[in-house]
Amino acid sequence: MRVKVGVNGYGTIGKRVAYAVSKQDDMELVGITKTKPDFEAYLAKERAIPVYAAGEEFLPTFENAGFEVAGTLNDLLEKVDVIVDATPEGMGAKNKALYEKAGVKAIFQGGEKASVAEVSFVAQANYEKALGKDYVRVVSCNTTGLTRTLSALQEYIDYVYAVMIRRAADPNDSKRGPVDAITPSVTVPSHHGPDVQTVIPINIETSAFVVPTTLMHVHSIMVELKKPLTEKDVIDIFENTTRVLLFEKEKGFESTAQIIEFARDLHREWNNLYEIAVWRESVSVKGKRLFYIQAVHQESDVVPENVDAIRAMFELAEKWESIRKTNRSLGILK
Ligand SMILES: NC(=O)C1=CN([C@@H]2O[C@H](COP(=O)(O)OP(=O)(O)OC[C@H]3O[C@@H](n4cnc5c(N)ncnc54)[C@H](OP(=O)(O)O)[C@@H]3O)[C@@H](O)[C@H]2O)C=CC1
Ligand SMILES: O=C(OP(=O)(O)O)[C@H](O)COP(=O)(O)O
Repeated sequence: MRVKVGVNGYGTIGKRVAYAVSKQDDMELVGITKTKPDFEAYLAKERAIPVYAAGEEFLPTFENAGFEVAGTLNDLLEKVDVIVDATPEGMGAKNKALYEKAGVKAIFQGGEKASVAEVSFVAQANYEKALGKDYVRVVSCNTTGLTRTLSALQEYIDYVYAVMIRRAADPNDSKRGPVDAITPSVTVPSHHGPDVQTVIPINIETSAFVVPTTLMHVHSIMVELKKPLTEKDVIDIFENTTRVLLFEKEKGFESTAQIIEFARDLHREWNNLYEIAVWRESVSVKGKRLFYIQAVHQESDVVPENVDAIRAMFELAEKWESIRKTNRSLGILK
């Protein structure tokens, strides 16, 4: 069976998910939506991806530009088995009624509340929970990053305290700031701790700041351990955890700049780093406390999760078969 997939919202996340879907032999990318005929719409068309207007109200903009669309979102919904909603935060919940009416399954992103879906999803942590489900939410980039490493340590965790240093905007976004400020989320916990708990049952508190950078997020994580662990144990666990990579400052990975350069050097599409980057030297155990620092490529870590979520919803593969297949297709290193 090849699952027919549509993508509603062809922005930072949507275009990467569309690309990833097109690389799967058990999925077919049927089309994407755009609100306007900008360069992204023309590029999609050049790449033979059918472009649909995101709603009837957007048709005149395409007509005025002489850009022929394949139809509207409703037409796309008639042709697909599942729609990946990658519209701006909060819009997915509003779109859900359209998906229900059309009788198609839907995947939502981390900007939506957990209540939008039956399951909040990170493949390596709870793939089985999404089996056969109609509505799944892939959690936010930061929540995915936290869940990847913490689920690997789950049996040792008594309590987690984590600080998120978040990028202010994506590289293609010239409208957002801060430009010269650090903006705290003044309520504790930030949404990330409760969001991790929608996927794995651990004790966790988080706080978060936005800083003027576009490349990646960085997390400083402290775990109170309920069972002893050595630094070597933790390194071994991370070395054996899919979609987590260890980077050494000693080898020149001094900051997020070199980590992204590594993704460029791999000739990754859009310099995606699907894996969570843990600094090896940061892994440190002091008595009953474990510390480590990781970086998250916000534009791409959730992309393989969307692909695995589709497989789970259609019961196309068991967990590790899906993860391995997705990893292979996207060149994920382990
Ligand atoms: N960027 C990130 O770092 C991450 C984002 N997320 C989540 O993913 C979701 C999407 O975010 P992101 O990709 O960054 O957002 P973007 O703003 O990059 O893309 C959203 C896209 O939605 C389209 N859109 C706007 N209005 C409508 C509409 N009425 N109907 C259909 N499509 C519309 C826009 O298309 P057009 O160009 O045609 O106007 C735009 O390209 C959010 O929930 C976000 O929280 C999750 C992880 C990381
Ligand atoms: O999901 C994200 O971050 P978050 O986990 O900090 O909410 C993405 O980086 C998008 O964040 P944004 O909605 O601040 O652009």
